[in-house]
Amino acid sequence: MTIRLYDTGARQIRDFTPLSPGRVSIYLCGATVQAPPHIGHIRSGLNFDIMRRWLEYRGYEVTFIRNVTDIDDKIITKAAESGEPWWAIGYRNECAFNAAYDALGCLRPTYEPRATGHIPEMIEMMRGLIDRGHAYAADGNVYFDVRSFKGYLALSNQQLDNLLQPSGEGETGKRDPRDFAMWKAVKPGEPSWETPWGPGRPGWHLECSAMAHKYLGSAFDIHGGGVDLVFPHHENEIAQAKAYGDDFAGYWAHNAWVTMSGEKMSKSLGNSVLVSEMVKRWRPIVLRYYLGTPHYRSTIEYAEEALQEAEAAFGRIEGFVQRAVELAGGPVEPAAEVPRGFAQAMDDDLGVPQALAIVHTTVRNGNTALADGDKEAVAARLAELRGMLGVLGLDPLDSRWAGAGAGGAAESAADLHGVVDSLVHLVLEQRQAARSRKDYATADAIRDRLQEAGLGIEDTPSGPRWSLGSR
Ligand SMILES: Nc1ncnc2c1ncn2[C@@H]1O[C@H](COP(=O)(O)OP(=O)(O)OP(=O)(O)O)[C@@H](O)[C@H]1O
Ligand SMILES: [Zn+2]
Repeated sequence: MTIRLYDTGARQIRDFTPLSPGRVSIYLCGATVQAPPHIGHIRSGLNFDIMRRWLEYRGYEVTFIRNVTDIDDKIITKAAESGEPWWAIGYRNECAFNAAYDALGCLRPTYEPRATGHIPEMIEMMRGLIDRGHAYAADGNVYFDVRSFKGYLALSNQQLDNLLQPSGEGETGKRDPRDFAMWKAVKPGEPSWETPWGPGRPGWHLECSAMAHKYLGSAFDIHGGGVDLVFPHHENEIAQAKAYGDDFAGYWAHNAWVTMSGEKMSKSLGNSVLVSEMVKRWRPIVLRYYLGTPHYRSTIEYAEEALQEAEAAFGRIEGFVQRAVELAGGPVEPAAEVPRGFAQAMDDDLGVPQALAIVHTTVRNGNTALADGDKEAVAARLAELRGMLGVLGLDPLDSRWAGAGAGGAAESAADLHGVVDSLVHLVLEQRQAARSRKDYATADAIRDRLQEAGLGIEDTPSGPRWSLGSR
């Protein structure tokens, strides 16, 4: 088996060979915590969560670093406008991001470093770059000299001569307007840290080069982020790290956007749909299905109908799982190996849509086995299905989905399920009694009331079944 991944720098799909056998190191650009997450942010976290789960399934030990940018222009502006400290704004939004990652079933990273906790590492990198002639201080800022680094813009395949990159506000003393700020001199009233070049704060790019170096070493396997980060953020990360002497990332993986009317969903454009709002309307597992199952390099244009389709498609999977568990008399353990077609699809640049087709075929075969009353085949399909859904983080029997995502809630949720089940069956018996006496008005009214309460009722040859609808 060989995993193949699209590498942005190579502009093609390449065989994936990790630096150390059996281990994979990933650095993912995480949140700038100026506002709570929209579904675009979480798509990025989710796509890389699926990548990580697949690598783990393939037997790799994965180190997964996702940073938190807790200082930047927008956080500072918000703090000045609201009077709230910059660190309180950052932390509140960091918590909101973590709640959203948890709700959607993303595994916690191995470590989640914050920019402001790594000023000494950034100073060290700037010192090294100045010593090697790749950076210079001017007016309390520290700039990277883009002409000093031969490989600049290779990732985005641009020519430096064609690059028009105007200086940002307050960026004085540049030798070339295209040079970028690694460190920004303090402005009145802004937070700052001491450096040999004067007090100031980090530019965004420097933190990632410095933290990847600290936690993953001078070379690591995969660097990820949204496609909007290719330029300038990732080009600048590469310039800093490589000019410093690091080999840096072996592969560059970028997730496509969630868009609205064709435009990137973005806090600054004001076209964002917050995760906290979405989970009031859609079950988190349905949201995960919606955001996590299109190919990570395909754009998702936000659409209500697509969410409804995701809900219906996931409902078919869940319906089979529920009936299969009932027939088997309890949950069946996930299969240790996923079906070959699923594995081939996932190996091929994480082909989740093709892998999902195998999931749905398994559900159809499982439903046929149910209709035939073939208990053994039902259990086998359920085990396969759980194996595949586990890789996608979509196994409805996983304890994380039983409660609100917190493991501790799982048992009480299972207890509650039993109580609800007894109550629903009591009501369904009343409905059956009404039907037997041909009182169809009462029977229909009972069904309507259950639906209003959020319960879907399906009449099957072996009796009525209930399931929870979307909230
Ligand atoms: N609409 C989107 N679709 C997919 N990924 C996104 C989207 N918006 C942001 N991301 C990704 O989420 C991660 C965290 O992004 P970050 O907090 O820097 O937000 P951002 O790009 O500044 O967002 P915004 O434009 O909303 O301010 C990055 O990898 C980024 O590329
Ligand atoms: Zn980054």
